[in-house]
Amino acid sequence: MSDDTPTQLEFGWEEWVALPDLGLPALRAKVDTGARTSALHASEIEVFGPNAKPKVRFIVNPVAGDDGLAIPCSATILDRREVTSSNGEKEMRYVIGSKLTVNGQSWPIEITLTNRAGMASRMLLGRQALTEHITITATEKHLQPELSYDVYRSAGLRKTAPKRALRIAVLSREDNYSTRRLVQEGEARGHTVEVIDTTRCYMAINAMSPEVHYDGARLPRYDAVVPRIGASITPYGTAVIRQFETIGTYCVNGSTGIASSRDKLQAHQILASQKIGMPTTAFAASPKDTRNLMDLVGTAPMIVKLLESTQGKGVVLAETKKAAESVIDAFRGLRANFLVQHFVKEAAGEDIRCLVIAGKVVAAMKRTGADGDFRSNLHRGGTAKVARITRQERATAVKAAKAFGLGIAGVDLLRSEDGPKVLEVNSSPGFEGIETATGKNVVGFLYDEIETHAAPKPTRRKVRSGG
Ligand SMILES: Nc1ncnc2c1ncn2[C@@H]1O[C@H](COP(=O)(O)OP(=O)(O)OP(=O)(O)O)[C@@H](O)[C@H]1O
Repeated sequence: MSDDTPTQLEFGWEEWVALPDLGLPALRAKVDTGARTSALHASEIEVFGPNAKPKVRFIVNPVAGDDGLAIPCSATILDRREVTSSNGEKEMRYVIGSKLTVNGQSWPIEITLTNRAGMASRMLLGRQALTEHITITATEKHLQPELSYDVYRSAGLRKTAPKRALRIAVLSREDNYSTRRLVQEGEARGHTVEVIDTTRCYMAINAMSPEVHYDGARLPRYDAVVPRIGASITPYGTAVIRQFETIGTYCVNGSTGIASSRDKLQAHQILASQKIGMPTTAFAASPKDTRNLMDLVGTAPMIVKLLESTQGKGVVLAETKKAAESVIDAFRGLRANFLVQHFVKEAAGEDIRCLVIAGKVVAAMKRTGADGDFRSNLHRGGTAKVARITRQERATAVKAAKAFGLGIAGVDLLRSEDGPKVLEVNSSPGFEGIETATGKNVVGFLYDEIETHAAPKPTRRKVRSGG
C-alpha cells in the first residue's frame, strides 16, 4: 500500500509501530491525543553538522527494561521547540521528521526527542501523527498486528538499518585536491566532514579523560578520523592520532603504521622481515664504512637516497662507485641521513602505484618519469596512466600495506627481473593522480570502509522477546 491511499486503521491506546528511517522496526507506542507532536525517548542526544542544516544523533533503547539493546540513530533537525510534557514541565526539544509504519501503511510524522529514563513507553503518538485515516478506541490496545522485538536480534538488522550520518575529522593542513575530495565525497553521502589542522590540535594527556582540543574548545566525539599527516610533522601528527586512539576513535590509519612506514630504515626492515620483495638496501652511520656499504649493494650504478626525501628530491643515481662515494661524502658533510640501494634498471623510469584500501588494491597506475629521468614522481613531471597489475604485484601491495597495519596505503612497486620490488608504502596517498589516471572514485572506496567500520553497531544483549 502506498502513502497516498490510506485505508482506515483502528488504534487502541497502545499499538505496535515501526520507524524504518531510524532503524527501529518494532516499537510499542502509546497513543496520546493530549499531545500535539509525537515523542521518542532518546539518550545521548548530540547535535552535529553544518549550522545551515544541523543534524542530531541519539541512542534509542527500543525495549523498555532492556537498556542492553541500544540503537544509534541520526536525523536532520527540523525545528527546536518548547514542549510541555504530561507532568507540566517545559522542555526545549529537537524535532525530527520520520516515516511511521503501521500494518504496511506509512506516513510522515514529526517527532520530538526527549531523554526521560524510566518511561514505560518508548514512544508517544501525538495528534499530528494520528491522521484522518485513524480512528481511536481508547479502551482497547494492540488492534494492529503485533511486531516482535526479535528483529533486533536478527543478523540482518545491521544490513537493513539506515546508513547513519557520521561525524568525521580529516586531519590535514592542506587545502588540496585530496582534502577537498574527502569533504565532497563524505558530504555527498550525508556525513559531516570537518577538516582539522593537525598542528593546531592540543592535548591534555591524562589517564582518566584523554581529550583533544582545538581552537579553544574540546573536539567532539568523532566516528572516524582520516589522518593526512605531512612528512614534516610526523612526530606531532602521530601523537595527535595516538590521542584519538586512546579515546577509542576509529582512525583509518593508526599512529604506529604511519610512523613506521615514514621511517625509511624501519620501513625497509619491516618489509624485509615480512619477506616482501624490495631493492637490496644498505645503510651505515660511519664514513669509515662507505666502501663496505656500497659492496653490500653490489655493482654500480646504484641509488643513494636521503632518508628525508619526498617527491624524489633526494634520490640520486650514481653511475659509478666513485660517483656514489662523492654523493655519500656530500650527504655526510651536510649531516643528512641516507641509504644506498640497488638500482632496478629494468624498471626503466617507471613505477606502479597501487592504492590499497582495507586489504584490496582498488586502483593502480603506472607512472613514467619525464624524458631522461629515472624518477617517475608526478611532482617531477612524470605522467600517469591506468595500470593492469599481475596477481603477484597485487599480493605484494596488499602484503606491504598489511605489514604496517594501514587501512589505506599507496604502495609503490618497481617491476624488476625477479618480481615486484616495493619502494615505499605511503600512509597519506594523494588522490588526484590516481583518480584522474584510472577514472575511479577511490575516495568512495575509502568511505565504504569508514561506513563499515565506524558506523556504530546496534548492541544486542539479553533482549527480552516482546509481547
Ligand atoms: N632503487 C631504485 N631503482 C630504480 N628506480 C628507483 C629506485 N629508487 C627510486 N627510484 C625511482 O625514483 C623515484 C623516487 O624514489 P622514491 O619514491 O624512493 O623517492 P621519494 O623521494 O621517497 O619519493 P616519494 O615522494 O614517493 O616518497 C621512484 O618513483 C622511482 O621511479
